[in-house]
Parts: sequence; structure tokens; C-alpha cells
Amino acid sequence: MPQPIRLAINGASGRMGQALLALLREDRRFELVHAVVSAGSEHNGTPVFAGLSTSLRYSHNWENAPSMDVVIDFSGPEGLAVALAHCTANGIALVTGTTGIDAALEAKLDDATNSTAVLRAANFSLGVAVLTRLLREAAAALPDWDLEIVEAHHGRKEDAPSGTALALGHAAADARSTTLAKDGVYVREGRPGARRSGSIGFAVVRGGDVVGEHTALLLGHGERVELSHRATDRSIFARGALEAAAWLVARQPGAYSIDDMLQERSRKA
Ligand SMILES: NC(=O)C1=CN([C@@H]2O[C@H](COP(=O)(O)OP(=O)(O)OC[C@H]3O[C@@H](n4cnc5c(N)ncnc54)[C@H](OP(=O)(O)O)[C@@H]3O)[C@@H](O)[C@H]2O)C=CC1
Ligand SMILES: O=C(O)C1=N[C@H](C(=O)O)C[C@H](O)C1
Repeated sequence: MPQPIRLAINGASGRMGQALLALLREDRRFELVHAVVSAGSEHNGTPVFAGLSTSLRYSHNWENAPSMDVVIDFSGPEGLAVALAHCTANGIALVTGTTGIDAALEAKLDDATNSTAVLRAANFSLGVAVLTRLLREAAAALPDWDLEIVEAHHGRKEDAPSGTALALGHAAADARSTTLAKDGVYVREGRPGARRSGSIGFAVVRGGDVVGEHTALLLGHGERVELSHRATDRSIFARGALEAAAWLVARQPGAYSIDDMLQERSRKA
């Protein structure tokens, strides 16, 4: 039996953190060595696995963190920035699903890939990986059709549009040889006028306990194509992030995506 992979979770008390912990109870590939929460968290110092013999407690401290091989981050931009600094200073691989990242943090993440293996995914579900490929194909095959991306999430989500919606938009824009900076439309209010040909619109729904739904609408005249994905259980994202972490620990420094992992696996199969 190989040594388990020493894992830290950043954002361990959150919705995704808890989904990861539930899977880790049964996953012998990993040893959870650090479970990080915010400085003001009510979970600080409390046991991570209530009822089990392990003594691991939630912590907000990276300074005296134990040795680890990989960090999985689902914390938010502020938490990610701190975890990233720890990973680059100590040569630790980083898997992050945090969305809503600004340009400054994007630049730090890019810089970090010179010294650290970083795998980023706005969505760790296999279905969304396939949806993205299908959308690329459809957007290129129907270049004159209007393209709109609609997403729905639970009412606690802080960023909009979702990271997945933006990633879908970037993929479609790329397939049409344009960019979201040029053609993305995020707000329609009052009297915005007729739809500009070639634009890529985003619409956002928030409420209840929706896990995550994304639809790309390709609207023609007299017909339309709808490409949809519905996540009904957060464990799909958690499972994908654990697969990514197990894969990333053996990689050289660099920037990686879920597609890199899937392509390497299909080459080996
Ligand atoms: N890529 C993907 O597949 C997915 C991505 N996401 C993204 O992951 C992120 C988290 O989502 P979700 O789990 O729903 O969010 P939650 O708000 O439920 O959880 C956030 C967690 O981060 C912790 N946290 C907050 N600030 C810090 C900090 N500065 N340092 C360390 N930990 C911190 C919180 O701790 P506490 O509250 O205890 O202080 C909490 O444990 C979002 O950006 C979301 O969009 C979500 C689902 C899937
Ligand atoms: O915050 C969430 O919940 C989710 N966030 C990700 C996103 O912004 O795309 C992925 C998933 O849809 C759930």
C-alpha cells in the first residue's frame, strides 16, 4: 500500500468542504492533515471528524501548518490568495475550484504556475467538461445564431455569473474567434435596444438550494439548440476535485485543467 497523499482542504467548513470531508471518510488514498477555515470562523479549533478517533481540528493558521502534498481549495478569493502563497513558498500542488477571481489574483495564479503545479476548474463535473466541448462545436457550426448562457444557483452564492457560465462563454467565444471582453453582455435593463449580432449574453438566477444549472441557448430563426447540465449533488464536484488532486501530485510545476487530466487518462486507456 503506497503512502497516502497528505491533503489540506482550504474552506473545509463550507458546502464544498463538507462534501469533500464526507468522501474522505471512505477514501484511503488520502490522509487529511489540515482543514482550513476563515480567521473568524465559528469552527476554529473544533474537531473535523466528530465521532472518529482522529484529533484533527479546524484551523485558520497556515504558518504552523503540517507538511502536505496537495491543497484542495474551495474557500473564496481571499482564502485562495493565502493558500496560494503557502503552496508556492513550499512547493505544494494546488487544486482550486474557487470562482469570482479578480484580475490581480488571476495574475498571481498565472505566476505561481512557474514554480507550482496548479489545477483550476470552474466546475469539476464530468458532464460540464463534455458540455463545454459540445458548446465549442455548436458555436462554431452555427456562427450566426444568437448565443445566450443562463445559469441558476442557490441563494448563498456570492459571485455572478458563475465561473462555469463564464468558462462556457469563453469556450464559445474562442470557437467563434472572438472574446468575452469584446462580445460579452452581462446586464440588460431599461431600454438596452435590439440585441447586437455576435454578442454572447449571460442571465443569472439565484435562489433556494439549487446546486448548479447551466444552459447554453443557440437561437436561430424557427429553431433553437439548448445544451444543458444540471448538478443535483455537490459530491460530483468533490469527487472530481479529489481525482484531480490524486493526479496533480505527480505533475511538474505548470498550469493544468480537467481536460489535461481526462486526455492523459484516455491516452493511457
Ligand atoms: N469548481 C467547482 O466545481 C465548484 C466551485 N465552487 C466554488 O467554491 C467556492 C466555495 O463554495 P462553497 O463551498 O459553496 O462556499 P461556502 O461559503 O459554503 O464555503 C466557504 C468556505 O471557505 C471558508 N473561508 C472563507 N474565507 C476564508 C479564508 N480567508 N481562509 C480560509 N477559509 C476561508 C469558510 O469558512 P468559515 O465560513 O467557517 O469561516 C467556508 O469553510 C466558491 O467560489 C464557489 O463558486 C463551488 C462548488 C463547485
Ligand atoms: O458556488 C457554487 O455552488 C458553484 N460554483 C461553481 C461556479 O461558479 O460555476 C460551480 C458550480 O456550478 C457550483
